[in-house]
Amino acid sequence: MAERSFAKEVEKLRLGDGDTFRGEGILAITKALLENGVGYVGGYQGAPISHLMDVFADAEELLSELGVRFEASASEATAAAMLAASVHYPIRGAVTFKSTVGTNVASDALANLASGGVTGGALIIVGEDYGEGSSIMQERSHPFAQKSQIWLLDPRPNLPSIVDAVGHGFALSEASNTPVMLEVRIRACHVHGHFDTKDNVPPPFTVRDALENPKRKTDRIVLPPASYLHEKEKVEQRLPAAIHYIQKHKLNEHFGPDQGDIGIIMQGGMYNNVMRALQRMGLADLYGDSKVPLYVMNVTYPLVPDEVVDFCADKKAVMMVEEGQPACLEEAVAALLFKHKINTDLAGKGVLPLAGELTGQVMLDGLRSFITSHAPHLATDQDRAPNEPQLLPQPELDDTVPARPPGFCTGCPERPIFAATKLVEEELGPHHISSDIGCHLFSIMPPFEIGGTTMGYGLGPASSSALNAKGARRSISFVGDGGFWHNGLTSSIGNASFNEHDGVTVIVDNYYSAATGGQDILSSRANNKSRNTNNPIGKAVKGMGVKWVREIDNTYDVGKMRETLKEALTTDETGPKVIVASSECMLNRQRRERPLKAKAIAEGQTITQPKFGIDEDICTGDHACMRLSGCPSLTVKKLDDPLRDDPVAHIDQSCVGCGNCGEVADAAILCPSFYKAERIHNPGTAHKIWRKLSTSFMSWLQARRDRKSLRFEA
Ligand SMILES: O=C(O)C(=O)Cc1c[nH]c2ccccc12
Repeated sequence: MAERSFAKEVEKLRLGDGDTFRGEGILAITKALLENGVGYVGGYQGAPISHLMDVFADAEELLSELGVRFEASASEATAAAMLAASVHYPIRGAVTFKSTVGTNVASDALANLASGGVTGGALIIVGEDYGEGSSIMQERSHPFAQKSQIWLLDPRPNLPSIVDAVGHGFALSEASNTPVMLEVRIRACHVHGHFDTKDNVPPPFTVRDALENPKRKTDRIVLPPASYLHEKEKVEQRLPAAIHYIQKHKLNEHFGPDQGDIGIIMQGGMYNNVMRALQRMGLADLYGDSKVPLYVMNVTYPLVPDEVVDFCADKKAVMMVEEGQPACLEEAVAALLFKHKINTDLAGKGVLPLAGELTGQVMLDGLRSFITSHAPHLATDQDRAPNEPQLLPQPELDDTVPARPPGFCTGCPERPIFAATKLVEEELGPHHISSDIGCHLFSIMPPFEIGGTTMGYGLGPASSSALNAKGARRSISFVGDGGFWHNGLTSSIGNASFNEHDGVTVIVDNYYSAATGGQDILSSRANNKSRNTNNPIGKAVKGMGVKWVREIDNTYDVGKMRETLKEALTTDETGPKVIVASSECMLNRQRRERPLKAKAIAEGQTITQPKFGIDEDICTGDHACMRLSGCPSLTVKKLDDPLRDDPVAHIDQSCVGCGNCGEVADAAILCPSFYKAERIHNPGTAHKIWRKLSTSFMSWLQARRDRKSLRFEA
């Protein structure tokens, strides 16, 4: 089981009629699914929707009471394919993943699903990881929805709106036989608020009912001639049905006065920031009362042409507030205005940046520019006639605030793998190195600076596939255990085996899908009650036909890591060389062990905690140890010694005693200044006697040295 329990959150899923849910947006979605009779849920974890997956994984009891099937899918492709259960059966299903990366992976199944269409409501909850704080390439989910004709909901970021979007999402999907995407951005997932809950509704038709009454309809399967009919059906039946539903149920909203010279159209997800900007310009109050007409698209695909045209027709200018590029909505609105011969000015990209998140200041600047140029009578005096720019410009944050790129945690078992790689490169020269997605990607950062590309989850070794030439220096590829099970086994290892690729692959196995929140995977060492774990990666690799496989069960052994890697790079054996390097993720290990240790200490048990330190008298201050470590607990310390200018290395209190610094120093034959100490909680009698003896022996030694040393007396 993942090392953090979500039992408290699971309790919130049991709230019913008359109760109030308080908490985060993403958890509100989880509850809304249960209130709307969902029959099955799946997904692949990733920021910002991991919470939905983690909470459902811990809600086994409640889900089985309700008759809801839950899966932690092997990948987003698996999750999207799971929605096949809603093709023939009237079952509501929901899957979730991070977008756009997850949507990329899922797109095969999504396109097939959207072609045949659905009977039961099919909801795809995409966590739009865009803008500040995102960990992925900056793209939009919008074109995915358009290209497969999947409706796209983008509700206002508050809990009641998000919860309504879940209910309407299912109903819209059923009314138009089309899957529906529910887009939630990072901030929407984490927004806090409350909503009035309803009783959970067990699915009226369960997956069990489907299994007992199997159905098939050839015309729903993507094969000619049905596939041609699907496309016609999409435009002739499903699209009009969707537009009808959206209009009838008023999914898009109007705020502010009925009429005005100007108006603002926005994606629902932009509403909070638009309101904040309007408040700052004196054009709205704290309760959302706007002086400017607003048209809020809680559904961003399809557009409802009548609504857009009606909103624009009587205005001199409208502004389209749309985040990211391409400007799908602005172009669609422009086309509608042109077709309907409406002579309204359209602003959007230009006053707003084409790329990047529309954060508070960006939104304010954009709206201010639109309002002062198109409706100066609404602008404040200061906006119409701004003061001279400030004489003292704001300092550039890039220059004044030190960058804090993410890196490996204190005690991370992956650090020594990259230290060993650097040591091998010192000996054998530089190699082409491919990286992958996961914590191990931090190896691209200083002090390691290892890896030239990252092409996708589980695709590290695949991205070395071109780089194979007889007799040439071998490529090295990294892939994590998360990526390995997500896609790596087939797309990377199977591919290398089939093509007899000569490169070296290091599978970084830390027992969890650590980068996405420490979830269990097939090779996790945990005994998970409801999941099949403890399936060794080495066995799977051998099963794919790889003959040269080495397994290292202690990555902190830098010497062994280095020797194994060197052997892989130099052996005469042909075909892929795979090293499975395994040690438990330190974050998860500490999460598990710390509470147990604290309890044992409180109960008076003797507990020994290792810590590492640096002997200041020996350290020369060359910091070579740091260049091979990058451990956050390893820092510098200025000595109070006038004869020593250079700061020495120092290990702070966050050290977890993994021993990597000492190991690295040893493997690199760096220096003997590292020492290991043990902190003993609740020492026993033997410890106390030993301490007395050793302290008096050391005092005697020190006194003897003092007696011998030269003394200057005043
Ligand atoms: O959790 C994150 O930030 C990730 O990027 C992990 C991830 C989850 N699913 C993926 C699919 C493709 C690439 C990365 C991921």
